[in-house]
Amino acid sequence: MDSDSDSDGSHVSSTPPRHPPQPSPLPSRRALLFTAKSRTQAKNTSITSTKSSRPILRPKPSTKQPRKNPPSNPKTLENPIQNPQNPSSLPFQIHKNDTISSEVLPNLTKNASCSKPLIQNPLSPPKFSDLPFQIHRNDTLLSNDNSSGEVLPAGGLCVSKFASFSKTRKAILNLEPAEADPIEPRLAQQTEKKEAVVRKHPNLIGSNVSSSLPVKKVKCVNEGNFVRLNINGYGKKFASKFKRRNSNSSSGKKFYRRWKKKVGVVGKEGEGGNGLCDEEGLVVEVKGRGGERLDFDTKLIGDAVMRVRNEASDENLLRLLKLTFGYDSFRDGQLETIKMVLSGKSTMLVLPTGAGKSLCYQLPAMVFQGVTVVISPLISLMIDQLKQLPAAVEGGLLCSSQTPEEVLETYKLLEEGSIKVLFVSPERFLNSEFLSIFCDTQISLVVIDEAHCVSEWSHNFRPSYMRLKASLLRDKLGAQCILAMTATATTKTLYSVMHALDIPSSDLIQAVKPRDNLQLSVSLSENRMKDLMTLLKSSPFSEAKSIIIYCKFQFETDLICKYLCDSNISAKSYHSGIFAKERSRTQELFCANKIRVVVATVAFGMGLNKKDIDAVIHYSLPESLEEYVQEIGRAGRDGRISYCHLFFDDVSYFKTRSLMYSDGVDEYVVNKLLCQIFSGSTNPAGKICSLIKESASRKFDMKEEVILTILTQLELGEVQYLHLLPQMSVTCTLNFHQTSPALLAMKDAVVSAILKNSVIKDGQYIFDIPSVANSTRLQVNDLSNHLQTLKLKGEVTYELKDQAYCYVIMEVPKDICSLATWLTKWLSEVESCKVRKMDTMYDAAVFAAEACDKVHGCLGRQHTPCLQRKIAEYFISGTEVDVPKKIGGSSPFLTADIKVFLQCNSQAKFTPRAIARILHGIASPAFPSATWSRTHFWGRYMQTDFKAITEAAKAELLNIVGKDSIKQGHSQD
Ligand SMILES: Nc1ncnc2c1ncn2[C@@H]1O[C@H](COP(=O)(O)OP(=O)(O)OP(=O)(O)O)[C@@H](O)[C@H]1O
Repeated sequence: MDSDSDSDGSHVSSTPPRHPPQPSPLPSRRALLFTAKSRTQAKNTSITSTKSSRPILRPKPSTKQPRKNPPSNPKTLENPIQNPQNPSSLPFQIHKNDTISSEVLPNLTKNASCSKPLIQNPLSPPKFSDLPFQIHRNDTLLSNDNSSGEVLPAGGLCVSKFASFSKTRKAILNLEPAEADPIEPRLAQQTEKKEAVVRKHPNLIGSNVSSSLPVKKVKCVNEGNFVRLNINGYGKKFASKFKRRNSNSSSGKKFYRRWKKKVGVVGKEGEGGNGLCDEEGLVVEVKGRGGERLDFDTKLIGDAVMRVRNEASDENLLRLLKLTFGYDSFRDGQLETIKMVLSGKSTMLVLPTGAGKSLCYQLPAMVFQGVTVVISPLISLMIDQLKQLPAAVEGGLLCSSQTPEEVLETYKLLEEGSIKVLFVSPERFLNSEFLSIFCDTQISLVVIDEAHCVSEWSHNFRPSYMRLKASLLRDKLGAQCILAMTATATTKTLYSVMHALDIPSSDLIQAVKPRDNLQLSVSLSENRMKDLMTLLKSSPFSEAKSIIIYCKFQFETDLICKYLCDSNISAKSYHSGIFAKERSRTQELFCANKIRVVVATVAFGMGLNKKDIDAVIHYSLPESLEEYVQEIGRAGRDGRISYCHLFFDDVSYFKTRSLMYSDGVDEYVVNKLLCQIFSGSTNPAGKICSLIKESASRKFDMKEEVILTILTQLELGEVQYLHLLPQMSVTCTLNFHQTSPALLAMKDAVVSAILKNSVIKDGQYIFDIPSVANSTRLQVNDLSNHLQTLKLKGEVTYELKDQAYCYVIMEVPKDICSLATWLTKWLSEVESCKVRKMDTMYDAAVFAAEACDKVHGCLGRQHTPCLQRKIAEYFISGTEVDVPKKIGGSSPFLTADIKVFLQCNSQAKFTPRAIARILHGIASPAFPSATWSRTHFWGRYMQTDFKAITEAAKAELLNIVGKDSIKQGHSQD
């Protein structure tokens, strides 16, 4: 049975360690100095001295203990007064506006209706400074003013806030009045009639919680849910058809049997009749999340949904939760979020990884009459989320790897109303066909998963997420409510996400405190490989059965993996350079505990819901505290004590820090790019332009992602200069086979346009798709269909290449130069923000390893308290550090080295930024590492400030240009 330590803010000492230490027979002197409190903590900790590798206090290898669940402490949740001295026993807090200071959030309106603190403890009002982590509820936290003494009911719900909820809901959902309780009598009947088997869901909190709901049979089968294994929608097609025939009619039964055979549903064959229906309605037995078979009764669930529609009370929601998910209680933040969403309030939800954010849209999706659209950044993540939907919620997926038939099938199911939750990528919003389907389909809720990607100030900014503005979601999709979810966002990031999505600051629900069951340790390492092997051989890591090792570079993952395999540790590496099939195989093996270690880059982990990962080791310093928190959050999702170790060293820090400069741009290059983008501006409106990704990237020495960011900003900024279209391959090479080209052109206007726009090479006609589309006034899709028809007739064969960004110009900027200045400034701020994030991560590691005074519970290499404090400071107060002293301002040899470098490479054309990148060892599209890492100067100035190098290079280039022009002047004389 799984457990969870998030729910009650429980502490390390209340969570059973994976390998409970035996008391040391001869405690070290240091151990004897512990206070009672620190002793409890230390008991659960593997602690070794920084100086010597000899353990001061280390748990003995475990005498295997059965898994215990951390106490889910409903009392503490309900009444914080019971534990007044322990601020962390406070319930979950809802973050109200004021938590974000008014300077940071100047535009966000405050919500008067929620001006009272939700969480208060009249005996001992918590002070921010007292708390190990920020309490996230506005006034409670920052003002320390909780004079009203109002105590929250369980779950921290603000009652007043939802007083008028039921009325609002009725108005929104246009529901019939509540019927007499149809569920209670049935439950009683059912309980009498059948053997009452207590429903035990694998994800229940606490082993002793049981549901009063009876279930019919629980046995184990393979993992997964049949509905969602058919990701292309076929399963749902049958499921929905069957649902519509949900009666005792023989055709319905026949259909069900066929469907069952096809998708592998286990019906209730043995229990009277064919088991399709009983008096409660349809009983379908499906595979639960943990692989066990769960029954759900569609009638009971339907009734529970109706009750929530009529009144979204705690009781009704809990009933629906139990029936659908098998859980006995909501976790912190879930109930509040669900209520906000159901009342139609757009909400920003920040909960740690593994805290159960998905449920906050899954449950409302059942209640809403329209579709819930979930926007996710990765296909693999979407598939995982689809698999994790409860059986009673029908899901669908639209992604680029589907065939056109599969996409059409999904559209059809949507139209039929057979999809409740639809997963899409943000790129889908460029597709007008996709947007048009929502003219007839009501969207009740749009969920933005990993919502920090919306903000350029986040660690994971995605240009395609910029499109997800409230205006688009509300005006174009008609979305009634937006739920933005993330596990990691600083106040600045949150502000920009909420601003873009038009979410008022009052509707922020936040708990950034990392889980208490994670033991964080840090060490500065001179020889990381050696230290890693030592760590893996020593307790508690030697007992860990499931470990992720995060590395910065792909080659490191392969190297370490090989090393581990040679040392008889079963391991596999995982990075984006490995084929997708092999990667998913690795993930499967890891989830099935068939391999012990996955050595991975950042590519691994998103959406990974393996609960029993015992340890996460960072072989390299993460790029930000956000990344660190996200990655350690993979460990201990079952609530048991788990171990997270961070290795760092200066060399790898400098190397990673340098990489933060890969996305920067120079103003005059941006200027040139803008000129090219708008070069087609003489075209009449509506003409399609394209920019081939690879060649533009090389020409402007800009990453493709950066070009896309600029294009997206040109579309979504204050003035809409262009309209982006979906990306496509634009160069077509075509061969004619039957009819001669000239003859065919006489009959076919498209062929005629192709001949006019083509270059003939070796008998092949090479043309640009947008040019032909423009001259025929066809849409690109229609042109593609036409070519396809000619191909089917045997007239032509063709090949497409050159992926390009396609767009239509809406308005030509009046002043390209100032637009270039503005864009460059914006991108350089984004770049500086990334560098500061890296510096803050490094600073936290250095502080823990070298400066921590160890008076607050840190011991040896174990630095859970001080790291958690650093994390809280960073996420809440936005504390960032200055440039570390180790980064030198300049160097006496710099100018001389740049001179020599330029002399040695006089054949190449450089920009100051290109020189600075080479000196920092950063590859770029025009200066790939394959060529330039051979130079003697590659990465030589990693420790020197990047801007200082750029300035020195600029001066030297100007010097050369000056000399050249003087030379030219002399020769002209
Ligand atoms: N109320 C609950 N009671 C018990 N288990 C729950 C509850 N809510 C969610 N869970 C379980 O918690 C696990 C993590 O949930 P989920 O994947 O939604 O987390 P998350 O916050 O989205 O994490 P991440 O940020 O890593 O994606 C799931 O296995 C889910 O079944």
